[in-house]
Amino acid sequence: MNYHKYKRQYFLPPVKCMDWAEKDYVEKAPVWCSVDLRDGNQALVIPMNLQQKIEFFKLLTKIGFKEIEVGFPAASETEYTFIRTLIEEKLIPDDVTIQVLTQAREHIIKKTFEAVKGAKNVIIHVYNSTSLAQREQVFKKSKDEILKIAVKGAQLLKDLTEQAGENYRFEYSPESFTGTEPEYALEVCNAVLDVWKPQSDRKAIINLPVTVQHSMPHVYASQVEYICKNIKYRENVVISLHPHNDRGCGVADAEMGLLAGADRIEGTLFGNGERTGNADIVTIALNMYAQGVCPELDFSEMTEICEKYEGFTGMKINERSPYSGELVFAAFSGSHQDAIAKGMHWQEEKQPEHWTVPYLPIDPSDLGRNYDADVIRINSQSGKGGVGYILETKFGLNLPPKMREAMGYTAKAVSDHRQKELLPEEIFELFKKTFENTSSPLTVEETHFEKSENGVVAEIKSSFNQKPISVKASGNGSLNAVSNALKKAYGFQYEVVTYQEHALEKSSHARAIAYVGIQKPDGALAWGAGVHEDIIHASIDALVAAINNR
Ligand SMILES: CC(=O)SCCNC(=O)CCNC(=O)[C@H](O)C(C)(C)COP(=O)(O)OP(=O)(O)OC[C@H]1O[C@@H](n2cnc3c(N)ncnc32)[C@H](O)[C@@H]1OP(=O)(O)O
Ligand SMILES: CC(C)C(=O)C(=O)O
Ligand SMILES: [Mg+2]
Repeated sequence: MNYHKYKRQYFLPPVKCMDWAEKDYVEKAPVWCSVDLRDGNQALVIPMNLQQKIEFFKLLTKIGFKEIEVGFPAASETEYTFIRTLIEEKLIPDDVTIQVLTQAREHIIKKTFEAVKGAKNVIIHVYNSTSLAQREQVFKKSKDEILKIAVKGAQLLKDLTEQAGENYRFEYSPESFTGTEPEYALEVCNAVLDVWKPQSDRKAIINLPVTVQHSMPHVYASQVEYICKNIKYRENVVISLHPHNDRGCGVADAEMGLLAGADRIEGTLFGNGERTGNADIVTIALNMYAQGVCPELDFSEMTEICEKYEGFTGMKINERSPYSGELVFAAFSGSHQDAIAKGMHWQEEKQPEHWTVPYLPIDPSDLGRNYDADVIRINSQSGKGGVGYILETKFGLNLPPKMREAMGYTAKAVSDHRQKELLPEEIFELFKKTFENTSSPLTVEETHFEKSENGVVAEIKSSFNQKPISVKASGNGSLNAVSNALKKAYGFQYEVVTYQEHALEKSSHARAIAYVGIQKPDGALAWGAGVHEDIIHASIDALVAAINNR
C-alpha cells in the first residue's frame, strides 16, 4: 500500500494550547444540538419521508433536545416542506429552537428565510469552506476572497432578520475547519462576529466542524482551545463542535473539545451521519452519566429509541454500539458472569446508592435494559457463576457451590457441541435432564420407614438394571437409611458428602427441591436433584439421581 501518497492535512495553532490536558472529565452537559434531520448530513441512501421526519423530531424533543437542526431548506422540496409542516402544524414546543443550514449564497439564504417564517425560535446557520484544500481546489480563491464570502453571508443574515423584524440567532461554521490553519479560521470567525456583534441576550454560535477528521483528538482539542482563547466577544459567543468520525474519534473529539472550552455539541443519535458518521450523542451523554454528571438528555427508554431510530432511518445499530447495542451488557465468559453476579449481590447489600459492578460501566436497568435477558448469557465460554445465576434468578434454584460447577461444565459442553447460545429455558431443561434422572439404571419404587432406637429403619423396593430387590437397613435419618439399604442391595461405594434443600414456591403446598452430592472412592463427585411436595421423597429422588449420574 502506497502510504507515501498521504500527508498530514491539519494545522497546529501558532501557540501551544494545552489547558485541556489539566482536566480529566466533562463537568457539565453542553448545549446539545441534534443534526439527525438534515438529509445532507445524514446521507441516508433513501432520505426520510415527511412522516418519518416528524416522528423523529418528536422523539428528539422527548429525549430532551432543545436545539434541533431540522434541515437545509434550500436543498430539497422534502426538507422545505418538513420545516413548513413543523411550523404550520405547531409541532415545535415553545422551549425548542429549530436550526436551519444554508450556504453563504444569496438565493439560498433567501429561500432559508422563507422556510422559517412564523417560527418562534430559530437559529440560521451559515457556512462556507475555509480549508486550504477547498480554497485551492474547489473555490480557487484567496484567503481574503473566502473571508469575504463569509462576511457577505453574515451581513445578509443580519439584514434579512432585521427586515423580517425577527430575533433569529445566528451560527457560522468555517466548514472544513480541521483542514484550515487555525489562525485563519479565527480571522474569518472574528470577521463574521464583527458583523453580528453578538450580545449576551442573543449570543452567536461559532461552530468548529470536524468536517473530515484528519488528526488525533488532542490536536483538535488544541485547535478548539486556540479559538476559545482568541475569539472576539467570547462571553457572547457559544463555541460549538460538529465532529465527524473518519478516524473513529468523533466522540473523543467532542469530549476533548469540551475540555478545551467548547459549550455546545452538534451530533446525532448513535453516530449516524455522512461517511463514518457524526459524533454519537448517545455515547457522549452516557459517558457523562457514567461519571455522575447529569447529561440533560433522557435515554431511559433506550430500546424504544433504538427501534424508532432504526425504523425511521433504515440504519442498523451495531450490536457493540456503546450503551445501545444489543450485546453491550451481555457477559458470556464465565469469570465475567461470576464477577457480575457477585457484584450485583454486593451492590444490593452494601452499596445501593452507587454503581461499581465489575464489567458493567452503567446499570443496564437505567436504560430500560433487562438483567435476565441482556446481561448473563450462556455459551461455551460461560461458567458456574452465570449458569447458577440464571437458575437462581429465573427458576428459583439455589444449587450447592460444587453442583453449580458441575452444571456449569455441563451447560458449557452442550453449548460448545451445538455451537450456539443456550437460552434460560434450555438451561433449565438441561438441568432437569442431567440431574433429575430417577429412572435408569436405578429406581426406587417404594419406601417404608420405622423409627428405631438409633434413628430410622428403611425398607425399600428398588431395581437396578431392571433387577428388582427388597431390602432393609437402618440409618441416623431417612436419607441415610435409604442410602444404606441401596449400598447393601447393590454394593454401591460412595459417601453422601452434600445435602441441601429449599422450598421452590411460597404457597402452603410448596414443593421442595433437594440436592445430593455423593463422592466415589476415586474422589469424584456425582450430583442429583429431586423435586417433591414431601421433602423426604425429594431427597431420596436426589440420591437416586446422584447414583445414576456416577
Ligand atoms: C459538510 C456539510 O455537510 S456541508 C452541507 C452539505 N449540503 C447539504 O446539506 C445540502 C445539500 N446541498 C445541495 O443540495 C446543493 O448543494 C444546494 C441545493 C444547496 C445548492 O445547489 P447548486 O447551487 O445547484 O449546486 P452546488 O452546491 O453544487 O453549487 C456549487 C457552487 O456553490 C458554491 N458554494 C458551495 N458551498 C458554498 C458555501 N457554503 N457558501 C458559498 N458558496 C458556496 C461553490 O463554490 C460553487 O460555486 P460555482 O458555481 O461558482 O462553481
Ligand atoms: C455544515 C457543516 C457544519 C457540516 O455539516 C460539516 O462541516 O460537517
Ligand atoms: Mg456535517
